[in-house]
Amino acid sequence: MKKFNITIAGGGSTFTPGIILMLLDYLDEFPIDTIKLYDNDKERQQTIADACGILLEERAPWVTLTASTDPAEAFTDVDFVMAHIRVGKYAMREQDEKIPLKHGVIGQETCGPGGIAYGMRSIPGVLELVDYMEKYSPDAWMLNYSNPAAIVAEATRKLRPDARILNICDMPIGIEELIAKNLGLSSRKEFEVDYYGLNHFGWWTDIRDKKGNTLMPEVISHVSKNGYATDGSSELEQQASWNSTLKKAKDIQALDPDTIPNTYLKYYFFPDYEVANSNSERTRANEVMEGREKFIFSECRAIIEKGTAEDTRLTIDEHASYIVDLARAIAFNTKERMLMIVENNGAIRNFDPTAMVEIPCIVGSKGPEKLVVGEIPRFQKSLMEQQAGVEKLVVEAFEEESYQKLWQALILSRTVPSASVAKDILDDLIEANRDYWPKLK
Ligand SMILES: NC(=O)c1ccc[n+]([C@@H]2O[C@H](COP(=O)([O-])OP(=O)(O)OC[C@H]3O[C@@H](n4cnc5c(N)ncnc54)[C@H](O)[C@@H]3O)[C@@H](O)[C@H]2O)c1
Ligand SMILES: O=P(O)(O)OC[C@H]1O[C@H](O[C@H]2[C@H](O)[C@@H](O)[C@@H](O)O[C@@H]2CO)[C@H](O)[C@@H](O)[C@@H]1O
Ligand SMILES: [Mn+2]
Repeated sequence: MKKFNITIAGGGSTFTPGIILMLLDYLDEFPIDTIKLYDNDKERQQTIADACGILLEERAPWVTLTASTDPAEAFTDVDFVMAHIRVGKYAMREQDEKIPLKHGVIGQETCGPGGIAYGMRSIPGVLELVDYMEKYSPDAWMLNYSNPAAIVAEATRKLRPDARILNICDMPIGIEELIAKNLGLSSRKEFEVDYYGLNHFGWWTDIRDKKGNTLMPEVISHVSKNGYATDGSSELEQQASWNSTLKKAKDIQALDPDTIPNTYLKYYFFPDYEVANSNSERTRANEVMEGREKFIFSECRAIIEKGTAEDTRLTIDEHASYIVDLARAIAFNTKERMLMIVENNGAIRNFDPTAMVEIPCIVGSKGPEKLVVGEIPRFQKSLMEQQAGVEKLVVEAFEEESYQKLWQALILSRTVPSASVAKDILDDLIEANRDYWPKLK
């Protein structure tokens, strides 16, 4: 069987060890020859690389692992690029969250002004990765997690229309695992879903068992009372901020009782509640730096010090399983049904054909084939039109280096109350992002 070569772009990411462990788990079905880590922060990546090198030596010594900051070395002769870069790292995420909060507006990684600021940084970073891949491995596929996925997907659609890049999100599958748990099922793979929306902005319209029987009444009954909470034992529920996000889905669900919502819709429907419950001195970026980042890097350093990964607490999760499933779907034409962020092009009949929507697709060796969604209701359609407008304006602002368009994007976001607040936030974001954004005219 062919052995695949994979580049992980953003090799220093907190998610890299999980993806490597997942690749190891699937070696029989998806053989790997080489994993190449690529990052623009040599030191950060090296810690992950050294630890994963020890882990691979113990568990699959025939797999080669390299780490480089040189694009030619990292992108040559590969089949897949799994991308998860964070341009500006957590320090800039903290700014994205704290600057809007200073103005009484939602401070969030991918939603509202924070997501817009992050988008302006991510666009050039991801386009650069696409260009490296096309130069050094033109037949490869890029499987992209880099956020904000909605804006990144619109940017690659518009600015690299022929690129073999597939944009994905782990939020729906994370929620589906919780739904499966509440239904007493072993995993989300025991059911099939209908879902539509934009990234971090969508709704499930059906969940069926493998025989085609709907499970929606039971799911809706649970979500309308408890949101996506389970018995409290899931890893997400152990984190206070995720726990409250999962529970808040109850209030979002009430707005459209026949569907169940993506959790991040809370930022658009309950911004006053979210701002009131935020701490502008300590946001999610601080929690992640003190939590996930500290944990991953201290585990990696422990592996390096001990010279073994035998007792490591590094684990795989659904985030890693989704990207590996996608690679396998393309490599072996598995025709797996997966939610993907793709150009609408008529799948949602009454919606902008050029918008990047998140919908079920059948994924095979030619990439995703979209399933027809049909007509969507006025409520969702109107919300999505406004939000897709935000995402498109950010990409236009980047392309044209336009202050005006970025201001319009902020004004259009449901999270921002007025044009004057939008302007104040924008001026602060420009100052904070001077090393990353193009100079706006
Ligand atoms: N789509 C999804 O549903 C989903 C889910 C989880 C995480 N993510 C995204 O995955 C990414 C990684 O998250 P993380 O928390 O592990 O972040 P992280 O900061 O730990 O890792 C990101 C890495 O990217 C590197 N990097 C930054 N700019 C780069 C560039 N231009 N070229 C190469 N490398 C670059 C950084 O040095 C860092 O090592 C983020 O974009 C995050 O938002 C997406
Ligand atoms: O605040 P963070 O960095 O913990 O999470 C932000 C990301 O949230 C989503 O990913 C979750 C996912 O929903 C959950 O099931 C589990 O796998 O953890 C993930 C990351 O913590 C979202 O989809 C991402 O786009 C965000 O970056
Ligand atoms: Mn996501």
